[in-house]
Amino acid sequence: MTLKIACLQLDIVFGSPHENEQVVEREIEKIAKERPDVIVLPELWTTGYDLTRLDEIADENGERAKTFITKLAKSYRVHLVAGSVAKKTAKGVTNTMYVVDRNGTVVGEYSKLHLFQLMDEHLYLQPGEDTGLFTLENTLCAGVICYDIRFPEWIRVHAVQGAEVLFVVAQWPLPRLAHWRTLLAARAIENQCYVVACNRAGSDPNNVFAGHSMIIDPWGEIIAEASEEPCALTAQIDLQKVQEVRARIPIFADRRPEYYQAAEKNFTKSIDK
Ligand SMILES: NC(=O)CCC(=O)C(=O)O
Repeated sequence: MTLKIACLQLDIVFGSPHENEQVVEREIEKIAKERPDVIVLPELWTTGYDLTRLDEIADENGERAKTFITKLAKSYRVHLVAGSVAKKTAKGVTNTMYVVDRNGTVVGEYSKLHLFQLMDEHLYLQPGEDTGLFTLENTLCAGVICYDIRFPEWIRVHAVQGAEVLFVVAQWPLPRLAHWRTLLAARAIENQCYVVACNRAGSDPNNVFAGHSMIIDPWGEIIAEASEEPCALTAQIDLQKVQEVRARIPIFADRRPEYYQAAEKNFTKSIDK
């Protein structure tokens, strides 16, 4: 099976959900003419990193975002991996991804597990608690958010469950572009899965962002890569390739998780002494 993917590498208006919704609506309408199966948005696409105003601009239980993306998914008959939004909950604000299928059903919700201190997330956000697994077109997929890609053990949890496509939504700054490219390729190679990574373009008062959204195949080949400018990055992915790579080098059968756990425990004990 093949899927046509489009990553909307947008510039995001700082702290303005209404203006960002207008941009997203316009860009989805444009790209929908190319009949993609899946459209991907960046991290915190409604508010940007306007964390000090979250009280005012965060989305109450994500209802506004869910209503908005559900309507678009149904109108254009497209699956939406709808980046993430600041979701206001009783426990605080989370950085939450929603996935909606082309019938308008919310099929996935994931809140960023690892909070990025360098951008003050730990001061304003609460971490999630669940995995990012969801199914689209009978294919198990995983969604993670930006800094999460620095935690291979977290991505591995999803791959071991059988995820074949890893969606990464991000606001990754330009000074660490080399890390972004290397980490994404590594996550694709070690998990033998497609990586579809949608970053933002442009800048906010504190950061210039890298763009360079990427689509990488399970062998680690870059199928498509954007520049730093706002754009729609599209590519077709062939899921058969996941099975081919996994059959050629059967890393999931060759893993020895019992040894990793034992070694980690023993190491912890030895440093406790
Ligand atoms: N928004 C983020 O999580 C940024 C992560 C990042 O920049 C990094 O270097 O990691």
